[in-house]
Amino acid sequence: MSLVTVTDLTKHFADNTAVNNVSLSIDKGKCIALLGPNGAGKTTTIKMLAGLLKPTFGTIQFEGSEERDYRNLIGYLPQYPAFYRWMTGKEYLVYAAELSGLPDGEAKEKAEELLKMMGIEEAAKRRISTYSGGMKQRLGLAQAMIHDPKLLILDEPVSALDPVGRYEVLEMIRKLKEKTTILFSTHILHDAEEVSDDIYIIRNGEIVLSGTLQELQEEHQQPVIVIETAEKNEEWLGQLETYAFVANVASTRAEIRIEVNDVDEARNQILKDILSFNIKVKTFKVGYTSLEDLFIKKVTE
Ligand SMILES: Nc1ncnc2c1ncn2[C@@H]1O[C@H](COP(=O)(O)OP(=O)(O)OP(=O)(O)O)[C@@H](O)[C@H]1O
Repeated sequence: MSLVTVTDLTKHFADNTAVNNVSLSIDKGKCIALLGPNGAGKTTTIKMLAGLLKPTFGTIQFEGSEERDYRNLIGYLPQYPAFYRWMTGKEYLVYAAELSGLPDGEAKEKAEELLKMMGIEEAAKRRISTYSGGMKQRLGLAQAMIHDPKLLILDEPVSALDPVGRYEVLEMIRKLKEKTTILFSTHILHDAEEVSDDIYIIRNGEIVLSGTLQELQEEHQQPVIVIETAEKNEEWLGQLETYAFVANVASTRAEIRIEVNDVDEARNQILKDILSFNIKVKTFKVGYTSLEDLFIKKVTE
């Protein structure tokens, strides 16, 4: 069942269209990734969903209602969260809990529960200024979860982190998936692959592709022949481009990637060419394009 339904969401900044007719559906209990390169419109979309920016037009329905003020039902972690660095982690969470309306005792309990869940209870009494990037983001996640939101919105939660911090925060998001519905943005496909159920790829403010991970993999993967050669043969590369079974050819000095429509025909012809052009082949692999290939194609075409 859809928790949030977004229809034709659009945002203009003067003559710049940051988000253009974005429609998406966030099903209850799912983790949705909004995936796109820099400047694609992720933050603008997220800010509209979080109620921080007014759409130029388009609608956002929360649990079927367009009228409802749902802001107290969402938890939000901005791309650049601002912490009171002089506070301890626990003080900060108690403060956030009280701001969200929890009475004193409950605020402390909730803060302790979340510090534990996020694996930072040992740093609870340390000033935030001493936290690593990954710990700060986990504290940010705890703050966003303090009032048990129905939807957790995270703007690039791992982009600024080193590999360890990234792993820690992705693990936490995986844990939070069991408790609530999540929408997060990222420009890195791997993050989306790690934790999301549904992916929306956004480019120049528009959704260019969407689906479950499995759907995207099954529907869009294409056979590819990858050949490593001792040297590049321009004449043969030119000939390859003329074959009807070839969808795309990309080559570096040592490697040729040939996306094909008919893998048997392609293999037979290419093997013949290798003999007739006397190509010195080091490796010859037949496989499928990856989600990474699809993502790069969609954000660059
Ligand atoms: N307040 C604003 N005024 C004018 N233009 C804006 C404003 N905010 C965003 N934009 C423009 O809207 C477009 C989308 O920006 P947005 O920040 O939503 O992208 P993003 O996908 O979040 O990028 P990043 O990954 O770099 O954060 C960009 O061209 C940006 O310059």
